[in-house]
Amino acid sequence: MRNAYGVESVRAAEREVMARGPEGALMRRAAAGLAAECAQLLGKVYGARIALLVGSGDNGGDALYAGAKLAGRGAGVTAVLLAPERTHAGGLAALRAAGGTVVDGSEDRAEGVVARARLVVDGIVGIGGRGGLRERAARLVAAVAGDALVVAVDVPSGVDADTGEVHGEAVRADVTVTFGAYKPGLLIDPGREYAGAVRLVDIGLELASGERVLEALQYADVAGLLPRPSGESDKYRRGVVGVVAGSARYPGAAVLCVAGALRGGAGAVRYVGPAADAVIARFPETLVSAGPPSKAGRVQAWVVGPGLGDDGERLRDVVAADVPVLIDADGLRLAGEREVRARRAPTLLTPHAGEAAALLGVSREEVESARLSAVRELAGRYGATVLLKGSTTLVASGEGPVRVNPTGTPWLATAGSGDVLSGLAGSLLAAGLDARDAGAVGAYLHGLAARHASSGGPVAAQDVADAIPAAWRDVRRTD
Ligand SMILES: NC(=O)C1=CN([C@@H]2O[C@H](COP(=O)(O)OP(=O)(O)OC[C@H]3O[C@@H](n4cnc5c(N)ncnc54)[C@H](OP(=O)(O)O)[C@@H]3O)[C@@H](O)[C@H]2O)[C@@H](O)CC1
Ligand SMILES: Nc1ncnc2c1ncn2[C@@H]1O[C@H](COP(=O)(O)OP(=O)(O)O)[C@@H](O)[C@H]1O
Ligand SMILES: [K+]
Repeated sequence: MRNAYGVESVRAAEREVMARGPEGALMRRAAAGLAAECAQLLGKVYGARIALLVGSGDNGGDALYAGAKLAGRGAGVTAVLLAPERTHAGGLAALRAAGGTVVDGSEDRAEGVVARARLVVDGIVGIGGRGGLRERAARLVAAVAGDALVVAVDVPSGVDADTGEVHGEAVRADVTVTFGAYKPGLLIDPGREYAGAVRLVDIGLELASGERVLEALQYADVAGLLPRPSGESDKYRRGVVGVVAGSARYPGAAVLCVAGALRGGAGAVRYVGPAADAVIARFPETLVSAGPPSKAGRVQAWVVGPGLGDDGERLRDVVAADVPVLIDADGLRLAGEREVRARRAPTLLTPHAGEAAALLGVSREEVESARLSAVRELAGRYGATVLLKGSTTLVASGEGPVRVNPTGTPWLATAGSGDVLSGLAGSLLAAGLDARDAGAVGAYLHGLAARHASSGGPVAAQDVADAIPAAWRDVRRTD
């Protein structure tokens, strides 16, 4: 599991270490890790032109000490000071002693220094930052050459470390070197996008895992959660997933949802709805029935919604069932908050940003710019587990850390791929995973399957479904 911790926890852990250790030890470790990463990126340090953007806090101190190390190895290092009178004194002295030079960020030549640098180190602001870049910093960042390497210290300046929100301008880094722990803002868009590749430097902070606010499953975690049939398994013990999806107008949604469900580990897939002919033509192994879902026979979990249109009757029939239910797409529009809250069995809602926005009564942009608060808000309102789809898919339940999906590719943004995901996650629910695990494992496999199917090129939703078994085998190989 990859865990991320909020700023308050990181600060508390820092205080503990500082109370025990010598003054400045943490910053020295941080700067050593930062310098090593910069050196590796540069390849050849000697003679390299480096600009340090240095703000008023310890983030600037890290940049200055790392700059001193690089200057000691023969790099041409210039610190551009954004608040000259409040610059970290020890760091500044170290840089000067190592032969580095200093300019005031308000001087005209400062922009030229930045523009000529091959490597720019962003030490403007770290976990102490609030809001986007201020004007002078934004002007200097805009001067960075297109082919320069940008390394952010701890957090890209302008990105909210706790949430990944960006209010105004922020630094776009190739690499972010973060200290002591991952911060949520480095793993959730839009912040994740600004952070580039994230490197964690261990500086000896001890964080209790109970304090994590965000977690990302890794291969081994997923392998441990995947259902696996045993000698005694039969199709009923493995779980039957019921799919209520599709309409005369949108039969394809039913086919894609069933395609995902068949690869999700349940023993059988039952389809109820008007697209039965299309489903059977493509997947003859599906058990189809007409009539209300509640009369369809044994089902351990339902998926309801993709391509459903306005069929509120079947939706309500499913929501009344006393087994886990995944609600997606049209189902989200039709399901009332009160009905969902009243359910006793687990509910998993899987909106994309537009659907989440409609449920919350805000704009799509608001959801996309504040994904963490949107997913938490929805989970709270509905008393359900919510999987918010998109570039960084999040899964939140009422309690416990939010999960962020580390797999996936923008090629997944293709019509119908969400239907495959809902079938897949519903199948995992039927196989016995709880709603959080079914959502997170479903998103993980779905993303990995898309990468398999894509190999860097376009994919169709059907390709993603077809690649799920390969993704599954990949994960199990690490078992
Ligand atoms: N925790 C740890 O374990 C370790 C932490 N370490 C390092 O310390 C960093 C935290 O340092 P920190 O607390 O000094 O805060 P920091 O982020 O440098 O900035 C605060 C200053 O910035 C200013 N400011 C605010 N917003 C701004 C904006 N939008 N644009 C511009 N300026 C803005 C604000 O000043 P203001 O002008 O508002 O008075 C405030 O004084 C951390 O990220 C890591 O790098 C490591 O050395 C070792 C271990
Ligand atoms: N930029 C992106 N990067 C990674 N995954 C994405 C991106 N955009 C969308 N996705 C994923 O693609 C799928 C699209 O689902 P959805 O929006 O429901 O589409 P549809 O309704 O056409 O099936 C979701 O799994 C979502 O997480
Ligand atoms: K920074």
